[in-house]
Amino acid sequence: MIEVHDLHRHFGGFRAVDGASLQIRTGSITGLIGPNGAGKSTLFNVIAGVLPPTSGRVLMDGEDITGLPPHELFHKGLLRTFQMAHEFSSMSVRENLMMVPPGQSGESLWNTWFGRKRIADQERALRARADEVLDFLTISHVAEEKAGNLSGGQKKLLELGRCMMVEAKIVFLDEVGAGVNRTLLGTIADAIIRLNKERGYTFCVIEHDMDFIGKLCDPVIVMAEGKVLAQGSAAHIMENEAVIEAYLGRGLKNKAMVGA
Ligand SMILES: Nc1ncnc2c1ncn2[C@@H]1O[C@H](COP(=O)(O)OP(=O)(O)OP(=O)(O)O)[C@@H](O)[C@H]1O
Repeated sequence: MIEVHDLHRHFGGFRAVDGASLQIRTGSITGLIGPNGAGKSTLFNVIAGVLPPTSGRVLMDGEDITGLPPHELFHKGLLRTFQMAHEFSSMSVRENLMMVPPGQSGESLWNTWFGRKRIADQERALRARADEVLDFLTISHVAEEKAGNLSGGQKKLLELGRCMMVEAKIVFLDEVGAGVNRTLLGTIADAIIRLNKERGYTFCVIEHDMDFIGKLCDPVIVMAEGKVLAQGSAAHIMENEAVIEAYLGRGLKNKAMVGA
């Protein structure tokens, strides 16, 4: 469980996150929605150690993880993906996956000189794991392809795949569906649901596509102006007056919120 208590992140005098408190229940796929500029990505960045908070606390299973750097959170099983995929474009898709696991024995000089067999064994295991991940994500056919040549949606799947190479507990997905075609979006949604149900991953998902959120997420948390405005099931949220006002009141276009 992730608990966020009265979190603030200011940029100069601007309060991007302005006293947000929320919980992400273990085992859930929690949606995080809100109009542009509501503070969603900033909140993710603070939870995932990319930005320090101005004030407030973040707990993971009761442990204070406020301000821990991303690599420490990574070792605790907390991962964050970005709106823009971060692949190594000149490496193959499989190699991108094989890069991920931390603490590879190939890293130390001792192992380089004396542990050749161990390294070879480890590489074989990594390769097998990468192939399993590619199979799970239904992108085995692009294993040898340079990651830079993948479509936007395939890159998003690769990001999910990187999360699967480690024993992630909780994954923060930032606009995993942005710019992705419907078919791949369905594949991404299925992968998230299967990872959640079959492997026990908890997810927190920022997404503007309400069909995607409605299919995947319970509960849905709505942010506006740096604060939590509402939370509940997707159906409940879409009927909430304050939420409709936050999206439409200031003329912000968001057809998805009104089901168009
Ligand atoms: N590094 C920064 N310096 C100054 N202002 C920032 C910085 N990062 C974000 N902001 C501002 O904080 C506000 C919240 O931004 P944030 O990206 O968290 O919103 P968001 O809800 O994720 O929006 P979107 O849905 O458009 O991605 C915005 O007004 C943004 O311009």
